[in-house]
Amino acid sequence: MTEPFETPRPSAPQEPLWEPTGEQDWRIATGATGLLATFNEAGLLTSSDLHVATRIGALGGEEDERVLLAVALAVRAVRRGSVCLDLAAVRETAPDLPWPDVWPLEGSPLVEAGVVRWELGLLYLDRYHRLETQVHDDLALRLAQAPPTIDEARLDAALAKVRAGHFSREQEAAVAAAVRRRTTILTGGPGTGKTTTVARLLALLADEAGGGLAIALAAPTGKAATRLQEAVATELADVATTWPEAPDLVGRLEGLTLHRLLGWRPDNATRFRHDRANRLKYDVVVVDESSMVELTMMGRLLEALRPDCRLVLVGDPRQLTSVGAGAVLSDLVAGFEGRPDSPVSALTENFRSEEDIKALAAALRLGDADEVLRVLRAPSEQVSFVEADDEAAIEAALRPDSVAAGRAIWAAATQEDPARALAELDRYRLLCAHREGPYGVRRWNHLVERWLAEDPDIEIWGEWYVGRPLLVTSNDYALDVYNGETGVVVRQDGRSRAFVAGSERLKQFAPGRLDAVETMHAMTIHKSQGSQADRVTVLLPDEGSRLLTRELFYTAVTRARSHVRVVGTEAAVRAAVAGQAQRATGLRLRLAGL
Ligand SMILES: Nc1ncnc2c1ncn2[C@@H]1O[C@H](COP(=O)(O)OP(=O)(O)OP(=O)(O)O)[C@@H](O)[C@H]1O
Repeated sequence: MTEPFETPRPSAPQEPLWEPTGEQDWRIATGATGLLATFNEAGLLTSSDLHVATRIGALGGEEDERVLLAVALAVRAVRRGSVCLDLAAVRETAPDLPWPDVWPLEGSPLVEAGVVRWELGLLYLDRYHRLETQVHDDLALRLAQAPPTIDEARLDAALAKVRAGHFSREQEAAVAAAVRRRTTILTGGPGTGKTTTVARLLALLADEAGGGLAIALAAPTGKAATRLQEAVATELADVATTWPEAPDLVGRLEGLTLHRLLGWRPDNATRFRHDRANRLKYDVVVVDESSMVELTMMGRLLEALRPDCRLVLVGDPRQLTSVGAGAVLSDLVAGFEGRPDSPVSALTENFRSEEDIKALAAALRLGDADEVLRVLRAPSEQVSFVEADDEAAIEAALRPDSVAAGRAIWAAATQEDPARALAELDRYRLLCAHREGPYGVRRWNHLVERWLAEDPDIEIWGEWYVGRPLLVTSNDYALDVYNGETGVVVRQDGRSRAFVAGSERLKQFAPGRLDAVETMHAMTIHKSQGSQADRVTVLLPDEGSRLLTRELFYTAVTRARSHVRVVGTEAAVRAAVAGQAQRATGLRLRLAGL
């Protein structure tokens, strides 16, 4: 396997170019000429891409418009989540434009001055080149270290105790390998026992250490960090049933966001208190949901770890990549493929989902659209497919479940029961690919509110109505609420209060104190990463949507524990299976030694 998904990448899809809304469109650069103007007017580059490129050109003494075009395309690539520009591939995205025959980058003063880097056929803005090489070099240093010394007899005895509980061969092999490494990448889809494996690994490491081991359980979002902490604690309790004298770690584990782990600074969004000069104190750092970690954060994390600190990166490389630039986890998995020193252990057996959901996820992994459609259409208690393409049919399909879910949350909220209201939130989720437009979260949130308001019992009035489901959209360290956490507005003593689910307790706020929240009757698939619900409805956009990729569809489907319903058309399903997120990065090539 060379890619997270098992089919070769199709050639880059031709993409819809943006269309100017008029002469005043901000994306049109006034005063641009030549090639840059042509690519701008054609809708491939925006005025800000041009602006950055011409500034860089002016400062670096480069006048060749082909080089400036390449730089503008590199700026665009970063804007869209790539770390660099793959010059060979970008041409395919809009073949009708007047592409230069050659890119005179060798000898360009910009390349000579190191403002941009031209390497492996990829063009980098210097900052991203530095980040990518730093991540690669730090990983290489970690892998080149002598392995930790292990008391093998002690390890064998401990493994025997752990084996007595639920612990598959695959999980045991992953743990046995990880104990012997300073860096481990543990991959697997939802329910494959990653957390189970991490908990057992931690117990074994603590046993080997024979005493205090400083452990950090981190994740990109607060919600994921909380879940990791809870799940590890549950699994450690399970370990104690077969190994009562196992080190007691539960009280010592703290789930924290990567921002908090690294020491968030109010004065600087990209630098942290902990760095190469001020390393983290931890002996073990576990990072869950690593597929969501962008390149910048991975760089900051790697430089802040002590060389002898054990790093365990956990995640599912088939999921959507980070919002920011990079595709670090899938690059690591692909780049280490076949290397004898690969730190990757993959878990494949799914212990949680129902069989038909597993079959759907498996067909998606294989990229087999016919099989995906077969599973979707086969009679099943766990998977269903509503083939609908007109607005009325989609509304009819979504309304009953959305209203029932909203009503259940509202009932608990009016009965002053925040714990139940929050539990109701995890029973059902409506997932959309888009934020805006006919298939977007905003529209569906409004519609569900309108449908609920048609019930004479339910009062939806103002922003903070009782029963409003909430999604926190950014970290607020002062309030102790974090991006990805969920909540509900609940009646308390006749007033509305917002409750957010935290790791140990429900956090309670006067409405209005929380400003970075959205309504969550519907949620984007991007935001749903790291969470699951019992029943999930996935609303697919039309087949022309640029967001429709296999990673997106896979992420959505695997959010469901007991039932997933897909609403859309066969064409949309096929487009999703065929589409793969295209992010240019060089990390994979570097790791593979190319
Ligand atoms: N070997 C096993 N045998 C039986 N059940 C198992 C085994 N390993 C894990 N489980 C159970 O399967 C469920 C999923 O495991 P776990 O939470 O560790 O998976 P995960 O990969 O971390 O999932 P997610 O990423 O979705 O949280 C848990 O209820 C866990 O107790």
